Amino acid sequence: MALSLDSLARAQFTACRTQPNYFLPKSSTHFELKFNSNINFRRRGALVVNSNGGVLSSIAEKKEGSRNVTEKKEGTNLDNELTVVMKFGGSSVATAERMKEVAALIRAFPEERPVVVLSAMGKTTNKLLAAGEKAVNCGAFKIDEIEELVFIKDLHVRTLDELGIDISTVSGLLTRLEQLLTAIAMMKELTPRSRDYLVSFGECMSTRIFTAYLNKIGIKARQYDAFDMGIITTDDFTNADILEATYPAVAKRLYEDWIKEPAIPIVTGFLGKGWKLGAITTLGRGGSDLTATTIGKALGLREIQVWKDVDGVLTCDPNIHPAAKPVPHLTFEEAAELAYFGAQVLHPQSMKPASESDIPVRVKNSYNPQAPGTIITKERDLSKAVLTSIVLKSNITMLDIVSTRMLGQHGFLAKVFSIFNDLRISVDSVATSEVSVSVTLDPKKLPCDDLIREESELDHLVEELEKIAVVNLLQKRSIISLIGNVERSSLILEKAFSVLRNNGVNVQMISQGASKVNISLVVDDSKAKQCVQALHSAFFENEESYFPSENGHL
Ligand SMILES: Nc1ncnc2c1ncn2[C@@H]1O[C@H](COP(=O)(O)OP(=O)(O)O)[C@@H](O)[C@H]1O
Ligand SMILES: N[C@@H](CC(=O)OP(=O)(O)O)C(=O)O
Repeated sequence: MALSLDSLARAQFTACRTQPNYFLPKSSTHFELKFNSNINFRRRGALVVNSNGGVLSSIAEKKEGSRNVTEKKEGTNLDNELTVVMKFGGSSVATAERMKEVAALIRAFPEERPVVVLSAMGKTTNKLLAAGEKAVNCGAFKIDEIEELVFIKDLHVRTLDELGIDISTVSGLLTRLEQLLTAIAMMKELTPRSRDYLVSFGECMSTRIFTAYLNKIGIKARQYDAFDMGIITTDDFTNADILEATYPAVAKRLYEDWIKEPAIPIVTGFLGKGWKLGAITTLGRGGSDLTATTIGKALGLREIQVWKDVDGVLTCDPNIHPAAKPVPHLTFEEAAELAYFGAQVLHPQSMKPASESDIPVRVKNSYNPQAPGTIITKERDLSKAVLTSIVLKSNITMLDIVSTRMLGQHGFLAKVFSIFNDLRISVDSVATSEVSVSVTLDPKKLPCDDLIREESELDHLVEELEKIAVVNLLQKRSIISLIGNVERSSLILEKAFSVLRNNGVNVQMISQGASKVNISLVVDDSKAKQCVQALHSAFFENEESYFPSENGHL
């Protein structure tokens, strides 16, 4: 039977979306997939699939009210199906001009049928948050004087005007935004739930504008609000997690609409719907990357592209060191570690759906589409790799916890971590000996949302730990993470320590993750940027003088 692995995968993909009960060879080149309705699909029937996984014909019985309706289709071919996700961040859609360029980019790949995920225009999310904070104190009659609200209105109205689109596309949303800010002003309170609702206006507006523009220039597009499309999350406002139910729900919605009438889906990034409360949630700052990989996994697409304003993932943050250069290839593990340890370029959770479904992620520059970007896959050739990237996370807190009991006392670490667990505080890096443990934590991730409560949360943590240990709290520290091939950790450490010594910097903690791609060094905040610059020069700018000969010696 002539069925390649690739086409089998495609056929099985068809099958899984239609909940098949049978998967039968019909002839030497054709297969029949029979499926039964489930509660959601409310239909049953069969597809005849050719050896390329293309659907040659389908017959389906659907329930419409109490009636059974039979639908027959000939020649619907999966070759016309959605192929990639293209996510464009705020910087890529910051102005009308940028939106035109993104539309041109979509046009430039006629062989792709993308699902497009958009963030809010430019810095809209920050402006919305600032407007919300101001509304709490300014009084309901002064809402229209809030500078950030004026800016947001201007930006969106001007963009519509420049794209030649009717203002009605977002006027309803702008009115509701003003009403929401008035309500916040009256309540004198901005809760995490209302904060998520507030920031959702950014993505709701950008996607509506862009969809209208694509349709205007003759590219059929359909707008989706993620929270009405099946992106289902926990109810953790401002930092919700995607739930498994999302995948079939999103696949069903996009697939069914596409079959009815193909149109490029334009989806709001960053947003979801809390499963218990049914309210709008957000996935944490930069969460549109996660929306993109989630949709990629839900549809089993060929590739997930995240389009940014840099030439890919770089060897360090270009704002810290302008000599940063693109990293051509990363593994999911490296990218996840890099994001988790603070590289703003990718959302910390965004690699998970991509790696679970083994879909390559490509990071590209929408300002420079010719640049090859970074490709992120399950594996890569690490034989020549030493260091991949340097990541800085500033303003972290370090705790030195030394047991007050005798050496060899068991249960010390368990007690320490049960205190963290009880207080719902997560730690980033850990270094231990038998009687002491040093940990770092990000004060911004403490389960509280203002500085005063942050301090009291830390005091409480120290009080609890002091019941079993002597505790030294060290604030204003930075973690420098060296992401690379930890099989060559001796080489990395030798060089790193010599650079730091030359710069007069003492390392206060070192931790090498079990994931084997990351070595973390803790230094004083005040010296951290200088260290990253020096390390970058040593590892990436003077490779000749630095990198080892075949046998790994310097
Ligand atoms: N290692 C890194 N590689 C690339 N960009 C980085 C890195 N660290 C920090 N950045 C910053 O991340 C920005 C891109 O991320 P982000 O602003 O979230 O993009 P977008 O909004 O377009 O999705 C870059 O402009 C750059 O300033
Ligand atoms: N607009 C949201 C979500 C997002 O992903 O944005 P960006 O892609 O511009 O980082 C934010 O600013 O957090």
